[in-house]
Parts: sequence; structure tokens; C-alpha cells
Amino acid sequence: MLKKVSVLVAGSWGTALASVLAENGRHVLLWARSEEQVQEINDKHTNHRYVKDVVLSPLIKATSSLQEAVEDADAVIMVVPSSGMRDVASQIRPFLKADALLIHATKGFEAGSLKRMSEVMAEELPECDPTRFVVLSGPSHAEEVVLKRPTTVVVAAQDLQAAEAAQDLFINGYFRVYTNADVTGVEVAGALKNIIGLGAGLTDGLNFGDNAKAALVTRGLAEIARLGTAMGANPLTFAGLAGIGDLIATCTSKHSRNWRAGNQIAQGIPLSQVLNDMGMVVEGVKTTKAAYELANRFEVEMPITRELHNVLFEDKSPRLAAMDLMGRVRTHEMEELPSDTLTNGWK
Ligand SMILES: NC(=O)c1ccc[n+]([C@@H]2O[C@H](COP(=O)([O-])OP(=O)(O)OC[C@H]3O[C@@H](n4cnc5c(N)ncnc54)[C@H](O)[C@@H]3O)[C@@H](O)[C@H]2O)c1
Ligand SMILES: O=P(O)(O)OC[C@H](O)CO
Repeated sequence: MLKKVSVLVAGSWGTALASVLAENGRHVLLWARSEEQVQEINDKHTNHRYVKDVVLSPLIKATSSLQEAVEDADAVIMVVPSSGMRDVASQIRPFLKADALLIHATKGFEAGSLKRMSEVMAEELPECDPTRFVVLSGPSHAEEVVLKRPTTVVVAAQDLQAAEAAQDLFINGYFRVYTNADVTGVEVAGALKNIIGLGAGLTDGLNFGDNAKAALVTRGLAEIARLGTAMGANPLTFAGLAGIGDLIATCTSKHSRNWRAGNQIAQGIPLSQVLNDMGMVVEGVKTTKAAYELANRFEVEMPITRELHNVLFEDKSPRLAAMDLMGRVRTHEMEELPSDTLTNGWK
């Protein structure tokens, strides 16, 4: 029985996941970094900056002490931005029970090392069994989850019991949780969809229309699956919730910070200002850089990622990037398949 459940940290997604747990009758300890935020959550039952106009369950209590949050916890849900994962994982190491159920819901890679979040956790928490690390991902905007709108996610772990324990913890009538054994695929899909979400915002901002966005999502999925498979993922994972499911949510929703960032860049607003004004994490920016480097490392063709990289970091005009994408050398739709499969229909 998982008695003490903690969520790190009280951003949008951490607060939304804490709300799901509270809905399931769990007392949740939510770590917030500022005393002001702790007081707001404990006294007013709100977390206004991150989840507007929502009254939180009294079962959610906040603390600014990582030790208090993690000590004796039976389950710890890590929802820190990818840039903070290593630091927070190393800080909780002295307090974390080795057999605690460790779940992360972060969508990104570590900048520089290009590691997946479960790899970073494994390095910083060597006492814990990495086969029991769970990743939770899928199409899930915090803004809708706190309103109890129907949502589906996937939890992946190498160890089936760990995945099922996470499924039991979160599943309820509006939050349906599926299991999957492909940790690499779910992590890669969750991180890379943000790049395409940025691209969808750009596409919409440039008024390119519905055909262009459908093309972006479909060809985006193709290059996500290409890199993911090279990194050891099961290609089928990309047809699931963490793959096409989250691409649809991110590329079509104005809740998406990545979509909004892309949309603002299309209006000519400088990236630094876009990020500053957002006031919340836009993982797709750093992930574009990481994926560009991963594509080089794994020698995988990722034209959309490359063009977005050039728009974000090389000052390339988004229109020119789109023209260059459209003008690429002609190719087969399923270019990554073995050549006998490609020619099969024409024999
Ligand atoms: N918001 C969503 O709908 C949603 C849904 C699914 C997954 N996610 C993922 O969850 C992760 C967190 O996103 P979010 O939406 O909660 O972001 P957010 O911007 O709403 O909140 C980020 C939180 O992290 C804290 N923080 C920032 N830097 C930190 C650091 N270095 N160490 C510790 N804490 C730090 C901030 O104080 C804030 O509380 C991201 O990887 C995101 O992709 C978000
Ligand atoms: O707001 P975004 O773009 O970070 O997306 C949030 C979630 O990942 C959607 O599933």
C-alpha cells in the first residue's frame, strides 16, 4: 500500500497530477519552491500562477522542504522541468526510500548530455532500481485535467508491477491510464512532440492552413519515430498516446505553451521575449537543440527539426525554412523501410 505520496514540484502539471491523486482519495504532499506559494496552497487552496480559477482539494498540502516531501514517501512523482531534473534528483537522494515508486512526468532531454529523464534519475539515484522507474506521458493539458475533463495517458516501466502500481495510483473515471513496457519510446515521443508543437504554432501563425499542419504532424511523427527507433524504442509506441496522441493535443490546442511560442515567433517576436513572457516552461525550445544533436549522433534524417533549429537558433526566416522543407529532394513516403518493401507494390 502506497501511504505517503509526494509530487515535486507545484507547477502546472505537478498541481494537476496532485489533483488527480487527491480525487482518488490520496493525501498528497506537494513541494513548492517559494514560501509564498506554499502558504497560498495551504491557506487558500489555490495555485493561481499555474492553475487559474481552480480550488484545490484540501487533501493537497504544500511544503517548501524537499526533505519533508520525500522522507518516508512510498511514491514520488517528479514533475520538474527537464533543466532541473538532475539537480532535484541529486537533492532527494539522501531522503528517498530505495523501494519508493518513482514516477516522472517530464517531457524533455537533459541539455548537453542528451540523456532521457529516466537515465538522469538512474545516475543520480543509484540506490533505486531503474527497472522500476515509471514515465507518465500522453495528451494531457494541465488546464483540462484540473477541470476533470476526460484524459488518457500512458505509464511505461520495464517492470510490469511498477507500471501497474502507477496505473492504480492515477486511474479514475476521467483520467484513464494505460501501461506500456517501452520506457525509451514513451520518453522520446513525449519530448519530441514539443518540437512539432512549436512548428504547428509557427505554421498557424503564418496562416499556412490545414493541409500544411496535417503534413507537419504526419511528417513530424515520421521523424520522431525514426530517431526513437534508432535510440532503441518500439516503433509501435509512436502510434500510441505518447506519440500521435500527444502530437494531436499539442499541435491543435491553444493551451499548448509550445504551440503558443511558435505562434508568437511567427509574429516576429524574439525568442527571448517569447520565453520571458510565457512565465512557464516551453520544453520544445531546448528539445529542438537536443534533438538536432541526437539526429547527428544517430545519423538520422530529421528535416523539420533541422529547420526549426535554424529558425530558433540561427535566425532563419520561418518562411524560408518552410520553402526549404518543401523543396527537398523527392523521396518515398516510407523511406526508412527496407528497399524491397518500398518497391513491393510496383513489381
Ligand atoms: N503543463 C502541462 O499541461 C504538462 C502536461 C504534461 C507534461 N508536462 C511537462 O511537465 C514538466 C513541467 O512542466 P509544467 O507545465 O508543470 O511547467 P510550469 O512552468 O507550469 O511549472 C514549472 C515548475 O517547475 C519549477 N522549477 C523551474 N525550474 C526548476 C528547477 N530547476 N528545479 C526545480 N523546480 C523548478 C517552477 O518553480 C514551477 O513550479 C515539463 O517537462 C512539461 O513538458 C506539462
Ligand atoms: O503546454 P505544452 O506545449 O508544454 O504541452 C503540454 C502537454 O505536454 C500536452 O500533452
